[in-house]
Amino acid sequence: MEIANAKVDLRGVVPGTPGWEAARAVVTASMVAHGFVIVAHGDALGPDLQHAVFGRAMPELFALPPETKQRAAPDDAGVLTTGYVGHVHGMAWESLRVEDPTDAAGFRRVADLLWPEGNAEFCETMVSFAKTVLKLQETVEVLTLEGLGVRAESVRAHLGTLGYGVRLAHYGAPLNTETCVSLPAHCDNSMDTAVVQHVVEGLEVHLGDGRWVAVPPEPGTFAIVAGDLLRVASNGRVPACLHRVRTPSRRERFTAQFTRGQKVGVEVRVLDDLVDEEHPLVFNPLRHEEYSKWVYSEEGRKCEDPLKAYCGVGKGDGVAAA
Ligand SMILES: O=C(O)CCC(=O)C(=O)O
Ligand SMILES: [Fe+2]
Repeated sequence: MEIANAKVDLRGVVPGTPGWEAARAVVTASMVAHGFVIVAHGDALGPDLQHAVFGRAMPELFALPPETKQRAAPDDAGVLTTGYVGHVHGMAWESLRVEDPTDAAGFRRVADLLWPEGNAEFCETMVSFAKTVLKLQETVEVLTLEGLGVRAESVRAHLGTLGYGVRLAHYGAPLNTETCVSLPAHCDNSMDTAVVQHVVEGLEVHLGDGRWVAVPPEPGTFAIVAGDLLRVASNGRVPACLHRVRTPSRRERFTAQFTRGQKVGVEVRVLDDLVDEEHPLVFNPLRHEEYSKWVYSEEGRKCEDPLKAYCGVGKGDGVAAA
């Protein structure tokens, strides 16, 4: 695959036009083949927004003294949840996770902990960034599910079960100067994640043929990577995308990852429209919060295909891909 075939421009793409059908074909093909697609929308993600986010808000956030950032650390230490996480396990990586980033309250709570007078500009920038990305991310979700043959009302109902969160991340120069990998290969346990890079390269996706391909940090673009929950919802038609961060230029780097996943307490199930004689049920229902814990447990970490081992129909040996 060439990365150009996995790229879709969503400018002016609305339902009912030929542009919509063309975009749906590209998005569905790329998601089914690789579990990722690159989205371009140079208007929505224009230079002003990029500069406000990556040139001002994020550098300002991560330049705060460590003890200040620590004020936004999660209470339940040890689990990567909401709030600030410093340089764990000697990684050159720190991040801040905020739930419901399109609602000003979440960022305001964090800003009030970090800055004596709060930081209205930071909050406004981030909320408008989140709203912009969510709109495009939802468009990709609709295109993917429609493309797989899910009826419009089922797509709407499915989207209604999803919540939203963002992780703002800062990577120092890679500590391993040989591999230049600063985040090892993994699949996200979300429905899908929109990774927004800025200027400095890093995100690499793994293709079925064994190659790692760098997703270029082009302005006005981001990558959608499918997570474990979309693999379930799609009855195994969309694979979870294996990805990592590798920065051969060894520069520091800021990224934002917007994650979609079922709200707490909502079961994740295969969409009914994707089960028929030709496509028998592959996954039993699961709960996101329970699976996320299990996957990092001793048992979960031993499995080559933890999702299959956890909720695969017939379970098998946890190795066969769905
Ligand atoms: O920073 C990136 O480009 C991707 C980060 C990532 O994959 C993650 O945090 O799960
Ligand atoms: Fe990831």
